[in-house]
Amino acid sequence: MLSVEHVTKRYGTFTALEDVNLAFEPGVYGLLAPNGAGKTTLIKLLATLLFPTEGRILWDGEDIHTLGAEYRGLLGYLPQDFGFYPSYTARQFLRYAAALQCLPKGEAEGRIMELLDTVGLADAADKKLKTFSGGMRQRVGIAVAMLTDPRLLLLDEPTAGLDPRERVRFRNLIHALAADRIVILSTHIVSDIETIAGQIVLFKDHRLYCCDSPARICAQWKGKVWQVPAGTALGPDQLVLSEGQSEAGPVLRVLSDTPPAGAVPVTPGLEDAFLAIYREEGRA
Ligand SMILES: Nc1ncnc2c1ncn2[C@@H]1O[C@H](COP(=O)(O)OP(=O)(O)OP(=O)(O)O)[C@@H](O)[C@H]1O
Repeated sequence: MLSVEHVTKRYGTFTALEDVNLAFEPGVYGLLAPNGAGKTTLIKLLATLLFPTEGRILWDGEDIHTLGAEYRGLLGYLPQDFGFYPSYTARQFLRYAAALQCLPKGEAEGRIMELLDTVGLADAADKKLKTFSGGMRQRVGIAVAMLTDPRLLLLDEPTAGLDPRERVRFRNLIHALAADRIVILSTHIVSDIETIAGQIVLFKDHRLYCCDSPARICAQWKGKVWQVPAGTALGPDQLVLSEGQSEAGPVLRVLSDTPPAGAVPVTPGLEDAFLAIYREEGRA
């Protein structure tokens, strides 16, 4: 098990994360917060690329920096800007990554074919990476991170730049990889993790806001989200969360303790919760 105990990370005088406590067990965790909230900082701390300013991170009770290479051997990491060689084929790139990770050659070939198949790239194995779409490249990145069959898989903004079809494929892939390992992925796009993350980790004001299931996070807003026709006059405490379409025309989703005139109650989704939680920041 991975635990984060009272971790604070400062860059000079700027505090990116303050007194964060988390415990991770096998399953999918979505780090969800607006840009600049500290998601990458936490992922880099978990990947041992940064040291906590205060606090500690433990794997099965031992500090990850003390464990060093032993811990890194358990870890698969896909950074936000994953670098690749455009003139390598997917198979060549995975061979290169396997050599860097000291995977025995005989073992590597079988593992590479298995992973290319898992990420849906078996047919493109011998095509150059420069011909790949963003989604295909991300899947190569995930295959690289999975080479050593890690017990902890860290994916930093893995869905950035993917089109809607690629996002669906990505969600299915994560689901398939999550059995029996900890998968932690960061995003600011709610729909990317709503259906695959068992637990959502939210940060606010650089502190942990909550770590809970999507259903429990949404339940906090039950009875407070309403749908009204666009153009409905709203009171000062009735806050527009989002705009949408219904069969009757354009509608608004509104956060309010009391129903606006002509409102129908709606079941809050994670997107509503996200917008409600970050409403003061005006940037969610
Ligand atoms: N090396 C650094 N020096 C100074 N400030 C930094 C450094 N790295 C990050 N920060 C600041 O720390 C805060 C958190 O950054 P971080 O990259 O962890 O956020 P994030 O939630 O991953 O955002 P994004 O989605 O934009 O990547 C930001 O305000 C950022 O400007």
